[in-house]
Amino acid sequence: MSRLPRPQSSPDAKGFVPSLKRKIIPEEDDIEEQPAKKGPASTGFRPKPLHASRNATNAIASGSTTSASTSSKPAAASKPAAVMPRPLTRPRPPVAARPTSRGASAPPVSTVTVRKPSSSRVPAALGKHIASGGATATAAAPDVITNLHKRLATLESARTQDTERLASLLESSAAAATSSSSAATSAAVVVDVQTQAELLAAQAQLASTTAQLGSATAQLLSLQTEFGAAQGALRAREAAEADARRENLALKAEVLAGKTALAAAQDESSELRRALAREREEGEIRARRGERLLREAKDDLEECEGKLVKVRKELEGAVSGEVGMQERCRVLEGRAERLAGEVAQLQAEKTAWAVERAGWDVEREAWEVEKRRGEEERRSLHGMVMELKGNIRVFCRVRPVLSDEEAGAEIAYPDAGLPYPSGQKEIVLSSTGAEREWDAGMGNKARREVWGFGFDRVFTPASTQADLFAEISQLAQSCTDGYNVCIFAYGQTGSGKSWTMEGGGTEETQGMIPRAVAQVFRVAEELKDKGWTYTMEGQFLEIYNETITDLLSPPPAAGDPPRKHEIHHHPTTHLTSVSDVLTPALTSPAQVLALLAQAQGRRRVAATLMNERSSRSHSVFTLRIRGVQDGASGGEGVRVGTLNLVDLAGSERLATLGHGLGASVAGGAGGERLKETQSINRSLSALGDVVAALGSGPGAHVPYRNSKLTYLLQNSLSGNSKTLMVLNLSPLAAHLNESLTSLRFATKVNNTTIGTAKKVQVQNGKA
Ligand SMILES: Nc1ncnc2c1ncn2[C@@H]1O[C@H](COP(=O)(O)OP(=O)(O)OP(=O)(O)O)[C@@H](O)[C@H]1O
Repeated sequence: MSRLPRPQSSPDAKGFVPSLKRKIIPEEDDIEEQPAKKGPASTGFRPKPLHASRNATNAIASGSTTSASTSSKPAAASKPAAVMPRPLTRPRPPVAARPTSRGASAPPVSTVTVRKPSSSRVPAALGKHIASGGATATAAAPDVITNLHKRLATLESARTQDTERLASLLESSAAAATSSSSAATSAAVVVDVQTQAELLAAQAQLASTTAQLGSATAQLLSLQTEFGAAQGALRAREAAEADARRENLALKAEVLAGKTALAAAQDESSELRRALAREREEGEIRARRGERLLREAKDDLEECEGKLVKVRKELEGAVSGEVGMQERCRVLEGRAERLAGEVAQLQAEKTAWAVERAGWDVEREAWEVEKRRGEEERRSLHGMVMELKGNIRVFCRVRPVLSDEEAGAEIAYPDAGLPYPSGQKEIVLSSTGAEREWDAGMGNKARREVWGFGFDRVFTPASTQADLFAEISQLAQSCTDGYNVCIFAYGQTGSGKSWTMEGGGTEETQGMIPRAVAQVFRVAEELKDKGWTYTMEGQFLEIYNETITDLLSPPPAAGDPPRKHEIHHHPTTHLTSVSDVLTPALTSPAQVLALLAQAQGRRRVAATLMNERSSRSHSVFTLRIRGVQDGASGGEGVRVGTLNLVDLAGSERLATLGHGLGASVAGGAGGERLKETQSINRSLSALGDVVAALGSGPGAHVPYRNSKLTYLLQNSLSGNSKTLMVLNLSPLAAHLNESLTSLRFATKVNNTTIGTAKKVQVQNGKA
């Protein structure tokens, strides 16, 4: 905002118009409040302020028509009642309104220091607005001009008022001059002087105001000029600013593009850094590997160098030893020549040996033929011997006293030391009288008795399973020749029947059944060389209380009726069969052993007083064998045989059983055992009866049907079969009487001659 020029004060004002020193204040912010100074007011005369002029001045200074804020004096209008009417023609301000003591009671007059106006400040301020961005410059410039116009109007108004007042003062002065009163004249003179002074001051102020008006008008023109220039500059500035904005936008776009490029470059740089790191890492790995390979190569090189040194040394040694080697070569060559001669000689000998061996082979072949013929002859002679001996033979075997048993009976073997077949056939039992303590059947015999018996063979307690089988094997294998064979173990409970027939779990203690089966398989295998092909099948039955059970079949399910097994004898082939029993094909001894173990688990075993593991039933294992010779025709090329291996139930007497059971024998478990024993004894008696009938001669009735056992074994007990009874005896004194009973029964069987065994007749290849 421009400032008005400082008005010139009247040189002779002498404090009458101090208020006129309050110069036009162009801007409020240029006003500095200062303490009141003792000016003309201190003279004791306070001139009447020209309110209109002052207001106009203040309006110019503040840019508005109000001046209250800049004047501390009370307005003249507020004290009209205090103004005394002047006696003169022209009005005077009331005396009371004037201060009586100059400066003492006058309020301090605030003086306003008006800064020196500078015509250059307005354009500079306007230029400053323009230079500061131009946004407010264009808006502020019209305001400045408007204010200037307002101030001009105000000044015009003030000048008009001052002119009017001046005229008023002149009228007052004229009126005062015409006054006639001397006192009033002197007072009017004073007033006139004052009025003249005020008039002068007003004229001066008018002149000043007029001057200010001219100055303001000039300033306005100058400002308008500056404003036009400023507007031009502003438009140029705005154009430049628009250019700058466009340039700024372009630059921002460039910056954005640069940032994008920078980000891409940074990504690429990161990728390159990572690739570099990878390459560096791989390079390090390769370097390490290279170092390792280098080390290994160095080691190898060192090793090679060591070897080279060694080889060089060896080479040097070899070179030095070459002479010796050449000598040795010559020796070896001589030796090779000699060996070549020996080889030639040996070749000649070998040829001679080959010729000789061919002769031996022919001879061996002749021997083989002779051996087979001898075997055939042996078999034939064996059969003849067996037939001459009769078809029932009896062996007697006494088991050893077991570790937990005491008091063995007196048993002697008079011919045990003599060689078989003349010796080893006798057994002698003696009583000492003590036997009565254990055996009620001995009665009151107190005297010593001796009983001697003779059988086909007697085996002492020291005999082994192998010893017994050596005598049985020929009989067992005769089934491969087409005979029916029956081997049964007889004896009281606990005498060793099961041991004899089944034996223990080891090869050494195997009983007659597994050994006989193995023997039959072995012979059948041997006979393959002679063109014989054998097939076998097995059957394992149990007879308990005259009821047959198939030991190879699983027991019937709970609630199912027991199976019924009927015994049939073929009228012409004399082969025996039992209905509804399993007869699996037997292919190996191991399979047979498995079947036997299975069957034994199903046997009824009940505790008795005589032997806790006593078999209370007869078991009959039957092996049927059929051999067919290649190329043979008719019955000569077919052999059909049966091997029955029978483990009879214990043969203890009822008296022994009753003695052992005491009072309970008639009922409960004892009654069951009694029934079992009676059944067993009945069947054993039936066996004795059958043997006795067979010994009675041809045509006698043989009661085979009296028991299931004898009926089942009918074809093996008849005159066409080979039968062996192994009598097992207990060695205990307590069992002496029972042993005597068994010995007598066996003797009866042994003395029975029931004809000669005959092969099973096969007609047209069918047995
Ligand atoms: N020659 C022997 N050598 C060793 N121990 C034997 C011999 N004979 C039998 N024994 C043993 O004597 C005991 C009775 O034998 P075993 O069970 O064979 O009699 P058993 O006549 O079959 O009886 P049961 O009629 O009750 O079946 C068994 O412990 C058996 O091992």
